[in-house]
Amino acid sequence: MDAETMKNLDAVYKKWQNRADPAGGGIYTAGDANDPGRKAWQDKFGDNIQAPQRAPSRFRPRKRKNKQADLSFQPLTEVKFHVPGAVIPAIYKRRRPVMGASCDRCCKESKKLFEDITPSWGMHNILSQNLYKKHNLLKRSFCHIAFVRACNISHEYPDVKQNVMQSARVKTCILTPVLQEHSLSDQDIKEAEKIRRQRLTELEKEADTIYNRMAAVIYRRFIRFTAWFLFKLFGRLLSSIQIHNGQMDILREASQDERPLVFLPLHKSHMDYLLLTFVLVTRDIKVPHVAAGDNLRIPVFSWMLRHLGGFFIKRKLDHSSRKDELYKCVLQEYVEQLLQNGQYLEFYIEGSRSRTGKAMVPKSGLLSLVVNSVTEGVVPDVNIVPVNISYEKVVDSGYTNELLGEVKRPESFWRTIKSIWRVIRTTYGNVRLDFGQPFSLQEFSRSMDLSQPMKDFASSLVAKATVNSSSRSSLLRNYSDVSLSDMGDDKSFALTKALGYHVVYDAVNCCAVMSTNMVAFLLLNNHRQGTTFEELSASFERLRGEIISRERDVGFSGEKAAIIHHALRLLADDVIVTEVQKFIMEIHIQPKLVLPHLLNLTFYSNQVVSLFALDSVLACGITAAAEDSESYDSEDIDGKKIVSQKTILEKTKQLCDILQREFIFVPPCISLESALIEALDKFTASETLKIMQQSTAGSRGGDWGWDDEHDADMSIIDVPEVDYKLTKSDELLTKLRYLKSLVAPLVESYWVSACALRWLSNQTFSETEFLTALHACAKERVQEEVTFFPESCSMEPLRNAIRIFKEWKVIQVDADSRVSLCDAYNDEDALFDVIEKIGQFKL
Ligand SMILES: O=P(O)(O)OC[C@H](O)CO
Repeated sequence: MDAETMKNLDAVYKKWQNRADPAGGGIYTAGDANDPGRKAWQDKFGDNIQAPQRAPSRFRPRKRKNKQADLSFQPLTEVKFHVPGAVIPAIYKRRRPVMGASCDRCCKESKKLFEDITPSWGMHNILSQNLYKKHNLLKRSFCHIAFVRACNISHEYPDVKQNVMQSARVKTCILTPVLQEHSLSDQDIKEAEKIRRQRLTELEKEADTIYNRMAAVIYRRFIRFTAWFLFKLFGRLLSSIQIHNGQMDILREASQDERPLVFLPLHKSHMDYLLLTFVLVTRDIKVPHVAAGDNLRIPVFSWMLRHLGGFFIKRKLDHSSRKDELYKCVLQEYVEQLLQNGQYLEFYIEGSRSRTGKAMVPKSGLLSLVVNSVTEGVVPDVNIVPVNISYEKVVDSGYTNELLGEVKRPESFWRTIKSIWRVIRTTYGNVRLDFGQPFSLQEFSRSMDLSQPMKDFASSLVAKATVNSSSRSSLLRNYSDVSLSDMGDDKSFALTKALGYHVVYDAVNCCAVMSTNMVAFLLLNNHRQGTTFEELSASFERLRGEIISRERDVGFSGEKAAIIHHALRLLADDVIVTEVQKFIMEIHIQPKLVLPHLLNLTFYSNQVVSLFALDSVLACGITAAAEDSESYDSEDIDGKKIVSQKTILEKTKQLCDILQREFIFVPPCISLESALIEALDKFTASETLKIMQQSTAGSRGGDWGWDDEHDADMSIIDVPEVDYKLTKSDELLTKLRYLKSLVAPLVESYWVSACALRWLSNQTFSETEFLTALHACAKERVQEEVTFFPESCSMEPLRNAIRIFKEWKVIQVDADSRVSLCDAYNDEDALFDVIEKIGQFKL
């Protein structure tokens, strides 16, 4: 961390505090009963002030100046990096919205199950052990031991090895190749029999080895010990671990159900594994078996993970040959056996940690195992739980290096030790876990059969997969017309995909926005050239209002200035804080607009960008429609541009198609068009667009009269033709441009990638060469300052752009991984169309 920035930040903040209105609660000292901030807080929330950010413990940092200080109030200056006390505690008594309600269209029955529960509304900090406040000294001193001893970890974790190895599936998988490879007719019967036995023994051993390397062996005592250890560790690293009591009530109720829970969290950090297990232990919920990549099978740590429920899987399977057949078979059987035995599972469906802070499109491998178990009737049903973990600061390092083109360094024992050493010497603010409402997979599957958008979604996916994979024989079937239950294998495939997309969408929508997300977002998008503390505070307040109006929660509360100060300290490496002498002394805050700092800020900002993604693409669609000379025929007498809804929707859908790997704009049960039409209302309400005429010519229904049952099926109703006038108000146009700018760095990355396609006109590249050259070109643009958005050279969108071009059949990759243009695009004009298709959305 830049020492000067830190010094400035503290100095200017103290000065600012002295100027601040004391009634705002920003100024206080430890244990000061007259502290106005405390008083204001007490007036607001009563005497029952709770929750220090870090658990009271004799293991707390020793350099405490005032050991007698009221632990519910921490002084700002107490320890280095200390969090201002007002940032978090106020939330505990406040009603906070319960996010994560399950989908009204897909999971009505599951939703009803939880309707009778009146969820608590407050937040709880797991690290706070206030319940021991009134106990004797011994219990207070050893509150974590006392707490962990009281946790119920008596759940059963049966060993399923025998069942897996003796299962018909595994036995058949072992026998089939033996019988095929060594046919008795070919050789002497005795000799063949001997070879068969040898081969059988070999394969049995292989299956045994696969199982032993994969399976978890949960030790309950170790779980208890780890929970205690994590209290100490997290107490040192984090200010709080917040959970919503209402969500936990629902989760606990679901854990009483006989259907196993399958937790599907978004993956942002290696800490996710520990945090989720830790939270569940402290709430007396059975710990899940957690799928971890075999990159984490490192000495000592893998032993620990395995005994906490981790099982290790290969990250890539060979589907082309039979090499991994036995592996897949053991894995499928293992997952089935766990579910049949009522064990809970935890998968990270994105497959990898998000380097950009945005959710990634789901991978289907592990999820398909669960879906198959249910669709094949081996397991009656499971409850799916989307989860999101929001960090103020992630502990993982190296994300920005990877986005700048460095190859990820594989995990190793020493590297892990080094990382732990680095991590424990700093603090990471607050963490919040949000659990979506559990919903039944069977119900989701039934809903899929009834919903037209889901059928369309399934149809497009199956068509894509069939075109991309020669192994899928049912080429180009149109599933819109058939019941999904007739689809057989394809039904499982489509169900897995739809479920994955829905879960990621749900998890993103139940994520609390943290202070660092907001500050990074504001600095990158509202105050890129820097701003004063006062202006930042005003924008912060407006953004908070906007987030809450979108039925999302923020992961903090308390005095605004303290929150911003806290966020700036966590982002101190990436911002410059200075004092500027104008008429009065002003605090000036500026983001570091250079790499890698920009990428780091983008990581935190992206959480908020996702929230505005649909509005942002719509703003791009509106502007592109207005600028497209073919799409508006005239200007009215005021000279306002006239754009048709049809053109706006067309343009916006094009952009959604381009950015389909960056955002999941709508869940699979809603048609994109209906969501866009709904979002357009905001633009008409603000008068950015004014409705000119609404004719029903050509529409089937003649009015907007769909009933409730079909409100999700707007795609089957023709949309009335609507024309809009685009506002001429500078203020509204600036807002439109602002919304457009939110996705501008991404659009720029895709545009640069499209331009690079021209290199393929006369030559081929290997996939890696092409990506490296593209990345070098994007970085050169940054160095030469020909782009407003240096973050556009991030590796991730460039990689995604190449995937999209493959999907569009602009490029193809042959068996030797060489990239070339597809025939239809091997000409300048066709390539120009691709470039233009993306370029029209540039800022
Ligand atoms: O691809 P990575 O490095 O994000 O790996 C993340 C997973 O947790 C590995 O199991």
